[in-house]
Amino acid sequence: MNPIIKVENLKAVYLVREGTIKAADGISFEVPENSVTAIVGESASGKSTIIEAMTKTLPPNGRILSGKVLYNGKDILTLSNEELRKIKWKEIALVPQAAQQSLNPTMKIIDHFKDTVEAHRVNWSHNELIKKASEKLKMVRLNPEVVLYAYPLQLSGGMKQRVLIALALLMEPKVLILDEPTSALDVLTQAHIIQLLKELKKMLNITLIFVTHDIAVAAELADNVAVIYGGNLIEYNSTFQIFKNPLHPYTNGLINSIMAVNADMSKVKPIPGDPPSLLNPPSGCRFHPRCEHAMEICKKEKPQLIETENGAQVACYLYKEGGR
Ligand SMILES: Nc1ncnc2c1ncn2[C@@H]1O[C@H](COP(=O)(O)OP(=O)(O)OP(=O)(O)O)[C@@H](O)[C@H]1O
Repeated sequence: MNPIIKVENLKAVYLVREGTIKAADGISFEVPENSVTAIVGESASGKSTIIEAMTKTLPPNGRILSGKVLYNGKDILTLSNEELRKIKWKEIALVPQAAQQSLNPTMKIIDHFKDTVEAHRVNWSHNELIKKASEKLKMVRLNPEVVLYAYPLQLSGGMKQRVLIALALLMEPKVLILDEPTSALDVLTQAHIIQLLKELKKMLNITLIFVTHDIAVAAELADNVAVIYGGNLIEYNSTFQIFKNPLHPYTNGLINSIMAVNADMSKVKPIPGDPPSLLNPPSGCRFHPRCEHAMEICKKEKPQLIETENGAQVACYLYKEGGR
């Protein structure tokens, strides 16, 4: 399948008083059109930084040092603000992390839709706006007659998340990026949001990219998984292969740390140690201090992402380019 987005050697940092936080350190991956890609990793591994850099929405102390983000062959990172404004929401829409709190409590949901339309300088009449907003709310299984005229406080967390997805779909983007779409929701509501995203993917032929710290959510929803550790992409493969044959010791650890409902607790193995500091990351492979397979070279040189014989991509000295 053709890649709709191609990320090449993306490096992004945050400038803080103590120095530079190397949060996305040379990330490269491709997103096939009409696929679902999960960006997975522990908290503070750099997942949000990657998608914020990709969409040029980093906070003021964030800097993109290098790289390309090709959307249909065009580098998003080199676009002017005006060109970017044309692409955002109409081509690529982002639902940021904890976006539910970004809904203005003093504004009805209809006004949030109005604001979005105004921000994109679209000339829709009031009736057209109601029609389009209602259509999108129905797509996310909400009743527009109730929700359009409600205030955010009158909606549950799951309903607010659906509203945000409806807002993101308003301009009919080809790519929808969601940062932790299921976190901060109870387990049942999480399952409903996952089901909804699956339905939207089928209904709209849209490309989805989502960030999650929960590899079990990736298993449910994604076609492909990009595993991030300490600001590096350490494995990329189809979801099926990631679970059937995880290559990187960290991916293996993530999968072994999943607690299934009927889990035998003795088989659940948390990954020992703590995630690395991105202010002063470990030399070589950033996972080496926690890795039971670490060799001398892992402490000294950063492993590059290589493609194995089976087409998996992994950054680990246990594997060789084109090897098993
Ligand atoms: N605005 C900022 N200023 C300074 N450091 C930041 C900023 N935003 C994020 N960081 C740091 O950058 C690193 C990567 O953060 P990021 O939010 O990308 O990780 P994440 O994997 O998305 O984590 P989470 O799931 O907790 O959101 C972390 O060390 C984080 O503390």
